[in-house]
Amino acid sequence: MQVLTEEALEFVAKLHEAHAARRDELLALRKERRPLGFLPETREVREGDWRVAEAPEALRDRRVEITGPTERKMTINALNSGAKVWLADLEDANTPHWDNVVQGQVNLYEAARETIEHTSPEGKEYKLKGGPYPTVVVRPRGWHLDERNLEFGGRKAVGALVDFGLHFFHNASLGKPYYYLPKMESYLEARLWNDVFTTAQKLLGIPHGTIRATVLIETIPAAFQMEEILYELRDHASGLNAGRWDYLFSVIKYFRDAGADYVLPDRNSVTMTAPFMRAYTELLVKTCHKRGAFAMGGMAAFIPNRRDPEVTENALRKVREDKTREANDGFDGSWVAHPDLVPICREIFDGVLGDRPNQVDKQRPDVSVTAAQLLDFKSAGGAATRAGLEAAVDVGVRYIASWLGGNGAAAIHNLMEDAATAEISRSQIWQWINNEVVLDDGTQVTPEVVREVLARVGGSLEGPHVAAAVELFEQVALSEEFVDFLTLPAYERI
Ligand SMILES: CC(=O)SCCNC(=O)CCNC(=O)[C@H](O)C(C)(C)COP(=O)(O)OP(=O)(O)OC[C@H]1O[C@@H](n2cnc3c(N)ncnc32)[C@H](O)[C@@H]1OP(=O)(O)O
Ligand SMILES: O=CC(=O)O
Ligand SMILES: [Mg+2]
Repeated sequence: MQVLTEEALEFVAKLHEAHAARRDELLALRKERRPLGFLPETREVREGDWRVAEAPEALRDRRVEITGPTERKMTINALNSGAKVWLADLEDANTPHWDNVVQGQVNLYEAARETIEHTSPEGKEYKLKGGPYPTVVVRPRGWHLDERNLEFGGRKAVGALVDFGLHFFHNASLGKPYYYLPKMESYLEARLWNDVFTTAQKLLGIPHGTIRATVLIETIPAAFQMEEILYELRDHASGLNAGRWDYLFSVIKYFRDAGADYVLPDRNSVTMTAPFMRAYTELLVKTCHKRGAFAMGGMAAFIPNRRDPEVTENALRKVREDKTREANDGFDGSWVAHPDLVPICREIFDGVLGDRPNQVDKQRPDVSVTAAQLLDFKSAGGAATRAGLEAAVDVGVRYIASWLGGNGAAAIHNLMEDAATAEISRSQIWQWINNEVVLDDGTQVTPEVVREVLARVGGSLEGPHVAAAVELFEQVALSEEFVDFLTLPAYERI
């Protein structure tokens, strides 16, 4: 199968011609880091009476969504997983090696036509085992990443437009062009996606509104613009998702140099029950249901291990807790990272939904979230500890090594790690250093302290990418100027 056909590239070129310049302007706006709050200029949107387009049949029941990269074997495993939706990930869980980008599109093409098969190097045969299969929802790269292997109009391609454009061009005629949109920071970025969708549908003669998009609310500025984001995309929107890991990263990034009140403690001590995280998820459910959109839960990072029952039992317990809270809060479904977690998520949402496909009718008039609650990071409690620092370095280096090797998602110490979780590890260290945080053992976090841990971690690991991962980690955790995304310098090395 050829995905880089002349016609497909011409289509992606047209998307660039119409929209790439605006993408550059919007990225530049991000740099301003304006004071956060609900926007006065969009009050009418928040107070207006409107709803998003009705969900198509294939997206009405999303009680369990499995996420994962578009690698061939995992594509088949995801389709066979019994989930209602597969989030086919070209983003947090994917290293955008050109091979992954192109082969991922081939796998998606064959997945859409239910023809995909695979034989592993060990000779194991993978086949689709008979439907119904999950609805495929593709997550293109965020606006920030370029795709240097293609050029349009004398400029590097925009990763998001390449991922979306190739997928849409090859698969839209099958009737289910559905997407997850990551890492947006404003309703203007949502407007740009809406414009891209409008152009794409026009170019291929596909009816306006055929595309459906679920937007990840995973940056702190976007938390103040949930209504506006849905409004911009209302002809194409089917929901919002609470992307907790990037959300935490964004909180750290936005307030990285704002002083002690904004410093987050160890990553693992900030849970979804921290009051500022509850404010965010409660507001998300309320907003979605008010507008007829789906509220989708996020990723509990605990991963089962088929060779270790104790690890599996712990993962199932943690995931049960997480999904139970989400289902009771009104979420319409949620994410799992592994096929063995599909049954538990389904069971919990079955218990709350009963015969209904979703609970979009559940309104939350009891919820009223203020800007102060969203920004009350002190409410997280918890401490910055020596163990937390060591874990952040260890996980960060291991993950970056995996990413450089082409695996954008990895199980590390029984947790799912991806670009979002690794961003927390390195940005947390940057924040601790720049706010002179003192750990529980009395050590102040300085570049020297971190370098000492980094040398120890690097020395204890083996593998072709460890040295580069150590260098990169140092760059993204210790540089004077904060690096916006670790994947930007990492991309230079692949
Ligand atoms: C913050 C966010 O954005 S979350 C969303 C992005 N992150 C992700 O999507 C991560 C998704 N999960 C994964 O990639 C994987 O589960 C990992 C890397 C965490 C662990 O993978 P592994 O180490 O292969 O796990 P494990 O060995 O237990 O896998 C058992 C089987 O399940 C398959 N499997 C595991 N996870 C998945 C998945 N998410 N999708 C499809 N198949 C999967 C494996 O391919 C393997 O198949 P096999 O028996 O045919 O060889
Ligand atoms: O993409 C999801 C997240 O939690 O980040
Ligand atoms: Mg994310």
